[in-house]
Amino acid sequence: MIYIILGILALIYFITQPLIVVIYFKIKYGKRVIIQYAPMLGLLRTLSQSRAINGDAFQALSVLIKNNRQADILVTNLLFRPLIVFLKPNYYKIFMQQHEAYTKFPMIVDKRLVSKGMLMEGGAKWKQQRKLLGAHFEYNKLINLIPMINDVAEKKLSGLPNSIFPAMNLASSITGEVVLRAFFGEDIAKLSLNGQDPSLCVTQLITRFGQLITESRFFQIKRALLEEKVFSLFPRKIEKDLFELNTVMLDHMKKAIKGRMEKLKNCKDFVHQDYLDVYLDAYLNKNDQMDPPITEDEILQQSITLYFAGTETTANLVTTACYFLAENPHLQQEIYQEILEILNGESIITAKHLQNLQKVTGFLMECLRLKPVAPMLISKKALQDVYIMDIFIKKGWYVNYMVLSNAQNQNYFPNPKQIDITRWKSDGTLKDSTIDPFAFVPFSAGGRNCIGQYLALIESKIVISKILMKYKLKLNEKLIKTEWIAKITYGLSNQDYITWEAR
Ligand code: HEM
Repeated sequence: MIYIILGILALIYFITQPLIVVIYFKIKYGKRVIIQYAPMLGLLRTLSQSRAINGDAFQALSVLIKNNRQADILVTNLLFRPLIVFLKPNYYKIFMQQHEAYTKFPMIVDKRLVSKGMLMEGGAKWKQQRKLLGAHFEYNKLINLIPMINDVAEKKLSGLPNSIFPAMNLASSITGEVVLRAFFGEDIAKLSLNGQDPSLCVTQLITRFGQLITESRFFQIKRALLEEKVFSLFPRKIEKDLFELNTVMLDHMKKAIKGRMEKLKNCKDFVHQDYLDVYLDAYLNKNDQMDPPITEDEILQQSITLYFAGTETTANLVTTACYFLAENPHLQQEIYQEILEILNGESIITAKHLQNLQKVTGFLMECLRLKPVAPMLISKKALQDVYIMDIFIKKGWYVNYMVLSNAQNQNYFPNPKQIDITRWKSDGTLKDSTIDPFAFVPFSAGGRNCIGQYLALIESKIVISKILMKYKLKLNEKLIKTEWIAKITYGLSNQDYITWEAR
């Protein structure tokens, strides 16, 4: 009996602890702070409620921030811990400079997938990974991928099944194949997963994960209590299926990597064709100089990380872009005209064309501004007590930055709700140089910014240009409700929003 009472008391303590921090912040900082608290769920409840009420997971937060522009911070909770979300760029800048003082919240609960990849790792291991792969993501290297991206987009766009189908399926099938071919090579890109396109599996997996994390109360509470054991104790069918899908994905990738490793073991002159070769070369031939050493599990998880990070994110951007084009026929026509002029009858898009597609670039930046694929960063847990300017963060608290808050701030972007492609230069930077560069950071900034941002933009520009060359996009009038959901990324739900009319 005593243990039950102690257990209940401990639970009450863990549940109320963040509430005390929330109240403390409000008393200490008054209007500088917006507060939100929900036992155990916190931010996750705000997102799921907003989706249910508004059809948009981030609308409630956007409105709250808009109505409290004087606020510097949102203080809420993430499971059992306080979560401090900064809203102003000056805080964000310092937060990013201190990135080594934090570890990341394990969004994808299943530790087998991405915990050892670059997105989640920290310290010496992360530094080593970024150094090993960094050169592969530089613009000058990435432009070599342009012919392949043209190829993939052309192939996928030539065989559309009907005039109405989800843009997300098409987009992720393109972005997934691009990542597979670029980083893992043609041999691995050709493999199918149980007879299915592996990229569609990634989208399915991320959407289902996201829905469990942000919408299932049962899963959220179970996760708060059990952490990574959530899949093994009292799993429901949906959790079992998801765990099984992860296992299939891991086995698929493991087999592919093993195959390549066998080939490379007997190879005398090692020429790096792709990212996997770089990693396997370091593992097979230089691991004694690596500190900490590379493991096979790391190679597997790094591969899944790049596959996830490179497929779903860019696919969301392309999907949002298709939706806004369908919704704004005049803008679509204006952008189409630019593409016709710049390509001037050529069908293969080159680096030079991309540089000149100023309206396409401006449009994609506006899509990121209005519907950022990452409206918040991954929450980070403080490894030590830290100050971010005048705000004290205690070891163990979560910290985040709301990218969305300034992306639609009137002070930075006049008429913030309006798509205005003229705000941007052709290199994707803002024309108005007086705007704080940290006010809009869709790819984050500083040492832990998005390593794939140039790839994402090159790819999206090519895919959107190719789509408009072939199709006129219209909204599917039969679909009444548009839903913007928090998967792990943020974007449209996977529905038939668009009618694809061949030109
Ligand atoms: C529209 C597309 C994309 C957006 C909006 C985006 C956004 C972001 C953001 C905001 C971060 C920082 C996450 C955090 O620290 O909380 C990030 C990190 C990262 N992204 Fe992207 N990303 C995109 C595409 C890509 C692509 C195509 C790849 C390449 C395969 C990629 C690979 C990564 C990796 C590996 C990291 C971790 C970098 C590190 O911590 O050193 N991303 N991305």
